[in-house]
Amino acid sequence: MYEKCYKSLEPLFTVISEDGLTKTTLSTAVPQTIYCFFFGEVFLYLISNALFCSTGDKWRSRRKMITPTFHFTILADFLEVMNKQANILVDNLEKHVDKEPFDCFLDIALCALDIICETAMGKNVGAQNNRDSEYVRAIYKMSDLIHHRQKSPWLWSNLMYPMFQEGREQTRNLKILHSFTDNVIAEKAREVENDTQQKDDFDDNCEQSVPKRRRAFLDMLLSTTDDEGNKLSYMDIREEVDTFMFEGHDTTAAAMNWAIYLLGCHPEAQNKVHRELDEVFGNCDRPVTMDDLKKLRYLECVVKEALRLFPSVPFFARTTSEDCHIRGFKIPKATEVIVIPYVLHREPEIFPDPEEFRPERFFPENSKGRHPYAYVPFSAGPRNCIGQRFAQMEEKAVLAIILRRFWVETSQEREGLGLVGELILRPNKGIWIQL
Ligand code: HEM
Repeated sequence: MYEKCYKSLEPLFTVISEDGLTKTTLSTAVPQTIYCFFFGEVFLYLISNALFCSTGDKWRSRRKMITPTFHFTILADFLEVMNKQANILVDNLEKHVDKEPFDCFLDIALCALDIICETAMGKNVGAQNNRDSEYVRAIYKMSDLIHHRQKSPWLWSNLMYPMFQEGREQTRNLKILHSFTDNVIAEKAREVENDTQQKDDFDDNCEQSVPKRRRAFLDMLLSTTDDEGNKLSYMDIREEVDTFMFEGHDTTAAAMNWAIYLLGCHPEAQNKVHRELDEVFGNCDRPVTMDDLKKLRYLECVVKEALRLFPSVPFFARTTSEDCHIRGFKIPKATEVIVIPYVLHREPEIFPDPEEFRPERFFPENSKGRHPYAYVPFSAGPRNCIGQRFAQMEEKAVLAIILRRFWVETSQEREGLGLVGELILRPNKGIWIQL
């Protein structure tokens, strides 16, 4: 089913059925940017030319340069960070055991922030134990400003925005964020140079090997080159790192919170997760390994089902690059198409009783033959989420560590969540659980 509506003089289509996606947007060979203020331009101040906001050849070249950064072996190194930060989280949550219900949203979000800072920049900002640091406050202030601006048409003009108090606050916070990232990049560039120097020295001595340092996304961005051998400039690198910080933190934080909420509402599903965790870990509190993650199949289905019901990115947009037809409608070139996973994922013919939380839907035998675009929490096609594997790994690792330590309960009704579908789908009233 499609809804046709008009935004000023520009045609705009809403896609809420999976087969509409095949011909139009996600599989298009010429991915176009989100060119609608509502979706993309609010980010332009922060990450003006980064992968997320770029188009055409620029996007293609950037995507090619950045894709190897998310290689399996590199992700495997990040598991150490995920274990460390999730252990800090569970230590912080310990004080709530057998006490009154509490809102866990920020605790989980700060853990996600620590994970992305350390994996993207190689910098431990310690947000979980110092939520009042200038950098952490600036990150959250920017998120608030972006969400507020998105809902306030009078703030949309780039020319006028700096004249409002919000615009001035944005400038102040951006300065904090950019100068932090600039310093980290400069520090990291010096480390890389020292490592190269040390390696040369060690090679000359031929006796010892250089001690191995865990690489961050930033290390790889500093050395990656395009087809002509050009490196990314400092500014390019800063934009990509800032994108990872925003795209890779709010999204996973929301997803983990939703999964915890749903398990708290469904003790029978949580029991299955606990049984699986017992089988894999027994009584041992060793760190989670890549092998363990492969074995946690039921938990994986929980993560998928939570993203079906509460996709962190509830809608996204594309601009069609050529004329096309969907179910008899002509969609002209340059139409803005809005894809709404929140609605797509509730198609009863594909997901019977769509409001029910049933991780078993994602068992291989139950997913066989399902339309590939019926479930798109990470979008699909060439412009899909580059951080998908990272996100799934983080979610499983952190949830496994939480659930190995605690049994989660909640009495919060879905109606009491205060669901807000801004750039990220979040519970306005928090996620209230008991441990
Ligand atoms: C549960 C977690 C996540 C979800 C649900 C998610 C979802 C998405 C979606 C739907 C898109 C397409 C958006 C659009 O086209 O408007 C996207 C793009 C993107 N995501 Fe994610 N994401 C997640 C985590 C991450 C992480 C952890 C990172 C980085 C570390 C990341 C980096 C990106 C980037 C760079 C893009 C732009 C890709 C491009 O335009 O080529 N995401 N994500």
